Amino acid sequence: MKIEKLHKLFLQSNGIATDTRILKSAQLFFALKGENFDGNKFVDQALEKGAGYVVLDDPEFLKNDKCILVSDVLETLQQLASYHRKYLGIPILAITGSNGKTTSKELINLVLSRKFNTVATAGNLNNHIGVPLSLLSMNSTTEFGIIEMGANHAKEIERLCGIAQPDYGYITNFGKAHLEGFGSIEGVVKAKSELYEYVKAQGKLLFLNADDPIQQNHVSYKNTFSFGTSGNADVVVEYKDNLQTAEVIQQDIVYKSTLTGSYNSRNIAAAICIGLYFKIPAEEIANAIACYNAQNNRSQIVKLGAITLLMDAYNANPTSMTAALESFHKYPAENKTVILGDMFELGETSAKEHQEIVNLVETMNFNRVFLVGSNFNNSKCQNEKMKKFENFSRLAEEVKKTNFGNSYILVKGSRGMALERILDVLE
Ligand SMILES: CC(=O)N[C@H]1[C@@H](OP(=O)(O)OP(=O)(O)OC[C@H]2O[C@@H](n3ccc(=O)[nH]c3=O)[C@H](O)[C@@H]2O)O[C@H](CO)[C@@H](O)[C@@H]1O[C@H](C)C(=O)N[C@@H](C)C(=O)N[C@H](CCC(=O)N[C@@H](CCC[C@@H](N)C(=O)O)C(=O)O)C(=O)O
Ligand SMILES: Nc1ncnc2c1ncn2[C@@H]1O[C@H](COP(=O)(O)OP(=O)(O)OP(=O)(O)O)[C@@H](O)[C@H]1O
Ligand SMILES: C[C@@H](N)C(=O)N[C@H](C)C(=O)O
Repeated sequence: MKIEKLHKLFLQSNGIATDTRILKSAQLFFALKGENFDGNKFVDQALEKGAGYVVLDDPEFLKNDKCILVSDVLETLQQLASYHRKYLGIPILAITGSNGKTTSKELINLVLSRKFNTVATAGNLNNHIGVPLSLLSMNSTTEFGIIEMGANHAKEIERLCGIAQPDYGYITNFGKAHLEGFGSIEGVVKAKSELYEYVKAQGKLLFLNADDPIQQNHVSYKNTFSFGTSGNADVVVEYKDNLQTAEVIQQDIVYKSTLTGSYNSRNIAAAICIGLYFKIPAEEIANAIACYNAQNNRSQIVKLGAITLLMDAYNANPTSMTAALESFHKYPAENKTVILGDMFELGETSAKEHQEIVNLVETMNFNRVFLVGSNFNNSKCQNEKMKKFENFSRLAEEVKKTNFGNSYILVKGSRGMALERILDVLE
């Protein structure tokens, strides 16, 4: 079936479904193959649950004229998304980077929604499946799209750009994340920069963090709009890194937030910059930013009696771990504890990166340091305030025995460590 025809069916449908467990009547079901299941096997179930049409790629499961056989379901989903994006013709801003994509996307969405009817990537749906689904969640009432793009190997961002065709691009930062797939920090820079290369090739606009030396490489491109602490930036900002919650000063206006972690001031500044570019009044931008409440254990402040948790356990890599530690080191509090879990997807550099974090923590004067996971457990530490645990249950035993008093606790680790479990132990 031609993509134009499939698009007509999509417009008449109740949207896209990829999972029969949550499929709604009149949706267009795409039978994707994944790590655990072959979606083709759920064609019957999709039809029974009232799917409008079913897109499949295994002829064995063809049932009736509601089944559309294609050569590759995922590719068809991507082609449909790309066609739909062209059909809508609305401006699209793409956001990538090693850290801060989701937080920046949420802040920018809140700001832009003061002026436009926006649709932004839901949660973290940022890959070869998530980006198409995000584009297909936009409709004729959408005035502005904000698309988060994630990657763990080269050429992924280029491919996602081909699908989303962004008019605007912003890279949050270049950090030591997913080194397993990118090979090195140089690999990260090259891969993330695929977004700026795409936008430049189209003659569209880049938003730049003018303080980032890597992003400065793009300043010779004339179509940019930047923020930064020096007078050369289009939007000049001031950061303070010793506050409980991140804030940014711009032209005498203080943009306050509920976000812990001074690194978030860069994410806030990006949202201010983009809001001002689209001529949203500064007070509206400030209100939008102040309204943002982080979810999902990202830069959240959680109070538990006398304990204040700085819950940043959604994910971790050497760059975000360093940023979180440096920020917490300057955090204005007396009694500070750090609970750190292993960082994943670091490939051959894993042992060295964990050791460097331990070395960094040793230069900081925290009252207690608990390290958990096999990587941290194998690291060498001199300081007796540091305790290492092989796994979460060992850590939990120690946490239960500890009287933290009036303590501030930073909790950070990779998703697979699920360190938010510490809440149940402390309660
Ligand atoms: C394909 C899919 O969407 N799978 C999701 C599904 O997984 P599950 O194990 O249940 O199924 P399978 O994938 O094996 O099944 C194939 C299909 O069969 C459907 N099905 C199954 C059973 C059934 O009874 N009925 C059915 O219809 C099923 O729905 C499948 O369509 O559920 C899981 C739990 O909710 C999801 O986790 C899983 O999602 C996969 C992983 C996915 O890629 N989802 C995207 C929409 C997405 O964007 N996910 C993001 C995470 C993105 C991410 O990790 N980003 C990285 C960088 C990108 C790296 C990239 N190279 C990559 O590898 O992804 C980052 O660092 O940010 C998210 O979920 O948050
Ligand atoms: N600008 C930044 N610089 C360095 N680290 C940051 C920055 N912004 C956020 N972080 C760190 O990254 C963590 C994850 O933030 P966020 O979820 O916004 O990033 P992300 O890039 O979307 O990650 P993921 O794709 O894994 O969700 C934060 O909790 C914080 O520790
Ligand atoms: C959750 C996944 N997208 C991710 O960011 N993984 C890193 C390695 C983590 O779990 O911290």
